[in-house]
Amino acid sequence: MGEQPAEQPRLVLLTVGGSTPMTPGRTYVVGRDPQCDIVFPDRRVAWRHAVLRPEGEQYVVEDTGTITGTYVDGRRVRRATVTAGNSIRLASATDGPVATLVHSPQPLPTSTRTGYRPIQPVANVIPLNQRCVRIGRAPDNDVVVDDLLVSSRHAELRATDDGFEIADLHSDSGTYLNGHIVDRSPVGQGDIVGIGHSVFVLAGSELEEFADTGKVWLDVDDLVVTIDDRRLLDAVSFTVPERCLLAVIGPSGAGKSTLLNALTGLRPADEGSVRYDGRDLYREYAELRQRIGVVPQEDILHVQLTVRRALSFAARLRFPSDTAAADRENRVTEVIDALGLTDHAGQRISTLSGGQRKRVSVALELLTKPSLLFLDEPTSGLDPGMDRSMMSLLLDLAHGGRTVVTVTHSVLNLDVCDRLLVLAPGGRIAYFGPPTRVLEFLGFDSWPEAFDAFENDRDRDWAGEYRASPLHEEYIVDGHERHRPSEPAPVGAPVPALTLRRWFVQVRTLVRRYFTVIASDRTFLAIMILLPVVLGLMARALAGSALTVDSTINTLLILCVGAVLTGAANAVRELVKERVIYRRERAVGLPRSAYLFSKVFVLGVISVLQGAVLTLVALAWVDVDPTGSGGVLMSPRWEITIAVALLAFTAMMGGLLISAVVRREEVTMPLLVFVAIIQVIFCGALLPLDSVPGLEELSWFVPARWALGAMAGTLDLQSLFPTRFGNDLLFAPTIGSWLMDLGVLIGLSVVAGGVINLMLRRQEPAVMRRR
Ligand SMILES: Nc1ncnc2c1ncn2[C@@H]1O[C@H](COP(=O)(O)OP(=O)(O)OP(=O)(O)O)[C@@H](O)[C@H]1O
Repeated sequence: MGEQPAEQPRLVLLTVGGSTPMTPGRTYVVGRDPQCDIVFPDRRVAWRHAVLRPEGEQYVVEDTGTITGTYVDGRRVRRATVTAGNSIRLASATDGPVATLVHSPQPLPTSTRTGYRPIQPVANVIPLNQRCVRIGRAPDNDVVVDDLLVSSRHAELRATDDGFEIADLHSDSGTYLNGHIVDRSPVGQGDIVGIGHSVFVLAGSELEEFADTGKVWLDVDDLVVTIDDRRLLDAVSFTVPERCLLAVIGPSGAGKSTLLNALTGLRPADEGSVRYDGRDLYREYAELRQRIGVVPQEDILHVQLTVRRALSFAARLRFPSDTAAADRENRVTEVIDALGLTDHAGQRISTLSGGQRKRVSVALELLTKPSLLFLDEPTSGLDPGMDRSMMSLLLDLAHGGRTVVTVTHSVLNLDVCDRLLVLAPGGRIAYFGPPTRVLEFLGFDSWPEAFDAFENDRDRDWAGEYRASPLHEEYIVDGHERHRPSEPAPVGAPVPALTLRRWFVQVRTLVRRYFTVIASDRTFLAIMILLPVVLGLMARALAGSALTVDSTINTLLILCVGAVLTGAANAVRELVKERVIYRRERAVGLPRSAYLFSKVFVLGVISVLQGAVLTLVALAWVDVDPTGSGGVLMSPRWEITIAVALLAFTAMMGGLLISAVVRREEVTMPLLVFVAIIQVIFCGALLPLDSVPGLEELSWFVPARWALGAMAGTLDLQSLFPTRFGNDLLFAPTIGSWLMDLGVLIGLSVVAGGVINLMLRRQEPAVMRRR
């Protein structure tokens, strides 16, 4: 009698095309022949390339005498014993098709999914022999996922009368079914449930877990980007293997940034697809974006903060709200150490060198352990030594378990990369392959010659030459044949996950970060405190001991201009100066409303306090009731303070609106001056505006007009200046008029908030705006 099947090693052979449970005692033929037991449609693989024979509790792999060879764990072999954990590569030790043997703790079901399968090995097989399986980060779950993107109690897979359903347990990062966020949904055989970095697939009566360990392929297929009938990217296709550093280079305007935006989903291509681990990035962006890190050219951190502080805030924003502070800080320490920033952890980012600052941005993106990392010109502005050190760092990151794609202008250290993509003008591929062969292929001795030709030899068909070359066959055609998924990804728009609790946590973190940033900018802080005091003192000097016919208008005018200047100046640069940070944070899930609310809250508190200080200083020990009216609702001093504080708030909203609209920070100051002048002219103190067609309607959009109206009502200026203000309804000394004036200020703020929201939306990654 032979051995009982139950005693045989339960091995599974994982390949890109799926998994093959190894039947005990059976021999498997591996090759390109469709008749083989395990088929690799790769031109480098021989028709019948290798044989896997059972031998005791293990298998023996035998090469059939091929030229390209068979490799076990990177070593070329003729014959070798293999078992769980060994990887067998055919045709190339580095990028040949791979098959990995893993243990399956339970016999695999006979009906496994025939379509998409993750490339990652099965990390865990969970028998579904109970009605409910809870998945989460906490140790008391049925399936524990040790991943900081996963909530303590994240989701449940429940048995139903018809099969199974997945239910999200109000997790922060969301539960995804085939790339779509779900609260609760039936799960069929082969459906992909995404939780953090893990993917679960229902297979028979078991749940297979695939952990994203960074071994993923990036497949780019026929990308086309067209703007105004002009092609910026033209049929760009390539495949980046796992653990690979790809550099993208090309002359200015060739489309490198356009390509990066298309690969990261920031601005999806008009045609073609980007597949990550076989899944469509655009269609499943909501889930897959969590696994992508993007380091733009500009700093994506507040440079006023220390390295550790900035990373801690980022960790708070990116990890679930129930993550323990110690876990967060441990991860921050890990990335600081990994990026060689330990000695600079307590240093302000603004005081770091260019290379160190770039490392901090990389550290930030590594917090969530992305398996795809994209960088836009990380070496720009660095000296040759720092350039090399940055490229070596990227290579280490790639070989450490992720795919790294970097756009660069520097040709100094391209030899460090595993793959090089050269884009020719018009967004076409002039070269894709190993960096060592590029100049020879293009027919030049040096890069300057090549760039000169890109610029001047406009008639040369760079893309055609590459397409006709064996390199295209070897690195692009084969790659696509290997990794094209067997069924299309489901269609649908991404839906970012958001719970109310997470919203509050995000707002709290943003508010704390904002106050910390303000507090660390001493100059800004000093101006913020001194400005209302100085303006208040000026108004106080004008007011004298009492508001009189001579002094009242000028005092109120200074209060209006002071409130507008302080409020608007606080906000006028805020959104434009951190637009890159916002875009990045939005792409990883920050709700727009949380961001906007945090800005309005922090700046609102500051502006209201400034308005109050301005008024109280201006009216200190001043008799504030020239007509003895006693105010419309409360004491005139408080009514004026409320009107000025509200005006400062409305002006702050106006400042934020300017900041949301402009493209460059430099234009904000002239606009601030313009806004202040408009307030003076249209507030109604200098020019009579009532019953002046056109001007009157225009003045309704000027906040100072309504604030002055409220103050005029409080002080009953219609009695003090009957001929000048007697007919102006906004100046009436009645409760109704006063409340209307303040109500319109609030209304203007709300309208400004709405427009800012729209402007922020326009600046978001295109794929986030699709809904
Ligand atoms: N929004 C747009 N509208 C019209 N044309 C655009 C737009 N964005 C980019 N382009 C054009 O597309 C081409 C490619 O731009 P892209 O920024 O991708 O090039 P690049 O290779 O990154 O250049 P550089 O190296 O100078 O950064 C350029 O000619 C650019 O003028």
